[in-house]
Amino acid sequence: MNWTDLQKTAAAVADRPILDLFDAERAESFSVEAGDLLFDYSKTNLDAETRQGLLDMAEAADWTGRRDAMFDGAPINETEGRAVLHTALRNLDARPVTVDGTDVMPEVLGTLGRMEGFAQAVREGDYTGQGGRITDVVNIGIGGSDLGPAMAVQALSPYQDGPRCHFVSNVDGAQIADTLRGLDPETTLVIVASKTFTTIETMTNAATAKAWMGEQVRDPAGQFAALSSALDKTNQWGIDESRVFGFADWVGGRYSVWGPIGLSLMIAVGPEAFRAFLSGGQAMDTHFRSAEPLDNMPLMLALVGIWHNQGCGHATRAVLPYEQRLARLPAYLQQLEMESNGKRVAMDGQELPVDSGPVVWGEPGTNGQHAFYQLIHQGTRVVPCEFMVGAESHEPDLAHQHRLLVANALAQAEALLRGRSLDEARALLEGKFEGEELERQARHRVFPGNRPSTMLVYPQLTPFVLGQIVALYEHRVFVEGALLGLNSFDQWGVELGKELAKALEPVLAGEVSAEDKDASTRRLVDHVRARRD
Ligand SMILES: O=P(O)(O)OC[C@H]1O[C@](O)(CO)[C@@H](O)[C@@H]1O
Repeated sequence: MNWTDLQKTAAAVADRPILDLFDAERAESFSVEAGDLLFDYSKTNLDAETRQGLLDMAEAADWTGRRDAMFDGAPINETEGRAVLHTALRNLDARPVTVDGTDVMPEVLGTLGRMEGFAQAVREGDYTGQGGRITDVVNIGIGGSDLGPAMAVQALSPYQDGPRCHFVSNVDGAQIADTLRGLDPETTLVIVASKTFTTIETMTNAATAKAWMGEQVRDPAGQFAALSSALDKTNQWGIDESRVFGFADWVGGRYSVWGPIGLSLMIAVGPEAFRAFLSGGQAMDTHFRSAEPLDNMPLMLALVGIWHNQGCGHATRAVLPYEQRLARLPAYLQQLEMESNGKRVAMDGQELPVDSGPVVWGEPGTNGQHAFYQLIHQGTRVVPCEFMVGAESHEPDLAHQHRLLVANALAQAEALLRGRSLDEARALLEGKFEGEELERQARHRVFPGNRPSTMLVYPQLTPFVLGQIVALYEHRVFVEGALLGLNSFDQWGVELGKELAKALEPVLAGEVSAEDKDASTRRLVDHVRARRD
């Protein structure tokens, strides 16, 4: 099968009722188990033949060869000439991983050990601020240096027994002002998280935090830690080497929560829970490397994604965790998926013959149900939904609420599948309306149904399970990128805006003329300046 065949197949079966595909086996044969996760994709319009076609496409794209090259440290990030080895950060067995002839594992595990030492010192009060024990940690970073730890700290809040963690990412001074207000600089640790240590948002916020701390603390740099691969720059910042945790350039920003960038998470939940998170990721790596294609969860998740986006033409994908603590997961996955696969040029420099990765968005259920599910059920566009839900919560006393939550997740998927026909809608309204009015009213209550969704079920949101889920999605992105022939590990598309913002700042300050700007930008600059000056 090629892209054209895939699209033709999708068009031919678009109106086929998914419900008709269910035979005695489908619920089982269109699902995959990995460890204690279950991924059910039976409520999609995929049949065995098309699935086989997709598997053939994946084989033709040499997904296994590319996967092995990644794990083996080959420079698969070709546009930046780098290996892609975030998996080494969770390689707790220390299986040798070589980059340019050197095993990177001793250094990776050495850094993990140093992080653990520091995290414990903070948690146990051996490392203190000027005012004593650290009560609050402020992680300053953006993109991958923020979303991973921010998402995971919230996800694992039942395990949090360390200091409170706060996350500042936006260059908008409102965020840092709101965060620092109410914190005691004498008992606050600031972590500056930036792979490059040049990102303007992070360095600006870090300077603001340092000034805030300097108003009260004699040695503000003494209450700073740095997470970066630019050790020369952290040095210039005056942060003592004992609180600097480095990582190599083969850890991409959006894949970096497993290493030093996860320090705030480790301080929050402790080294043991952090290791459990790593083990979850490692378990998914082992599964990804060894499971047969049909049993391979990241592969099947990716193929369902390709089917919906490049095959059926559904441009967006909703991620709908029925787990309030995964509220930041959609944002995390937005970066992971859209920064990785939102590219129109393939590795060979040619334009893609099909669409790039989808727009990813979402909110936790049940909140989303009362906001945008209207469109998902009755809008004119089809939005494939990825539901996720835990069998168990962390609130045993509120088991009835959890049952309601799970019932809602399953009900939404069922509603999308079944819909409600005009006859059913009419029957509901009989006696209330009649004739023309009955017809009109009934039409508003029709649900077309036949809308695809998948369900990921996990036992409980533990550190291990979270690690599995995050690694599952990383590998899904990898496989989708491999099929599209993309480099999923660069992000040139973020550069132009950064350059222009740098040039516009002095224009807004009135130091440089706006004359070389387009008319719209010139007018907006004038408008803002007139209202500000
Ligand atoms: O960790 P850094 O170097 O500050 O970069 C932050 C983020 O900026 C990006 O480079 C995009 O601008 C992301 O890929 C990255 O996660």
